[in-house]
Amino acid sequence: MLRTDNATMRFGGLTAVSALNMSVSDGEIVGLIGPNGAGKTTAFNMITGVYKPTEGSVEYNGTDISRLPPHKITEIGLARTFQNIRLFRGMNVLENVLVAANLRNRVNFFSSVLHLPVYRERERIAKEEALELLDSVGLADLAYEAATSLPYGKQRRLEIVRALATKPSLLLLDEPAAGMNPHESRELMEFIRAIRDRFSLSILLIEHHMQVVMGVCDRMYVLEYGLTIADGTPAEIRSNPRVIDAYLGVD
Ligand SMILES: Nc1ncnc2c1ncn2[C@@H]1O[C@H](COP(=O)(O)OP(=O)(O)OP(=O)(O)O)[C@@H](O)[C@H]1O
Repeated sequence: MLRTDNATMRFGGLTAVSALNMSVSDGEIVGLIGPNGAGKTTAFNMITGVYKPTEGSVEYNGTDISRLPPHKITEIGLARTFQNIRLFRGMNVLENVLVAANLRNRVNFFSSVLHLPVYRERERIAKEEALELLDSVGLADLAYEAATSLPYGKQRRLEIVRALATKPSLLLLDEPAAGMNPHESRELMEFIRAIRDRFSLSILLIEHHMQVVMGVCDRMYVLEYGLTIADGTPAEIRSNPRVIDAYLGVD
C-alpha cells in the first residue's frame, strides 16, 4: 500500500535520504532504524507531505502522493505522531482527540460560527466517536483530565489515539517509546499490536529502543547517512554484519 520509489531528499549539498525504496503492506508493522541523523525523520516528512522529495516519489495505494500537501495526505488515510509529545496544553484528553477528529471532518466555518443544528449534530457525533475511541484504548475514564497531567506513558498513548481520530489506514509513529521505562515500553508494544488489529492498520515506526522495534516489527529498514544499508526481518537484521558494525554494535 505504501511504496517509496527512489525517494531522495537533499538540503543544499547534504543528501538526508538517498534513493529510499521502502514498502509497507496491509496490516504490516515496519520499523525504520538508524543512528542519529540517518534520515529517518526526513523520510517521514517526505511520506507525510512536509517535504517534497527532491527526486523519486511516494505512492499510496497506487497513487503518487509526493506532491500533495500534508492535510490531503491526512485525508487519504495517513496519520503520524512526532518525536516530542505535542499534546495541546490547557485542553482535556477528550478535547485533544476532538481537535484531531475535526481535521478529518472539516466543519463548515459558517455553520460552526452560527451554531447551526447541522454543526451541533456533527459535534455530538464527533464527541461520541471520540469517547468510543478513548474507551477502546482504555483511556475513557481519563477523558476529562487535563491532557498534560497524565503520566508520561499515557500521554504518548493519547498522542497515538489522537492520530487514530483522523481514521488512518497507515499510522506513522516517530519514536513512540522515547523516554519510556521498561514497563511502559512493554505495554506500548502490546498497545501497538492491539491497535493494528482493532483498527486494521499498517504501521511504520521509527524507534531507537531495540527491544521494542525487534519485538513488534514484522520487517525493518536500516538507514545510515541517508542510505538504506539493510532490510529484512528482525532476525535477519540482528545478524547482519553491516548493521552490527554501523549501529547495533555501538548500542
Ligand atoms: N530542514 C532541514 N534542513 C537542512 N538539513 C536538514 C533538515 N532536516 C534534516 N536535515 C539534516 O538531514 C539529516 C537527517 O536528519 P533526520 O532528522 O532525518 O535524521 P534522523 O535519522 O531522524 O535523526 P534522529 O534519530 O536524531 O531524529 C541530518 O544531517 C539533518 O541535519
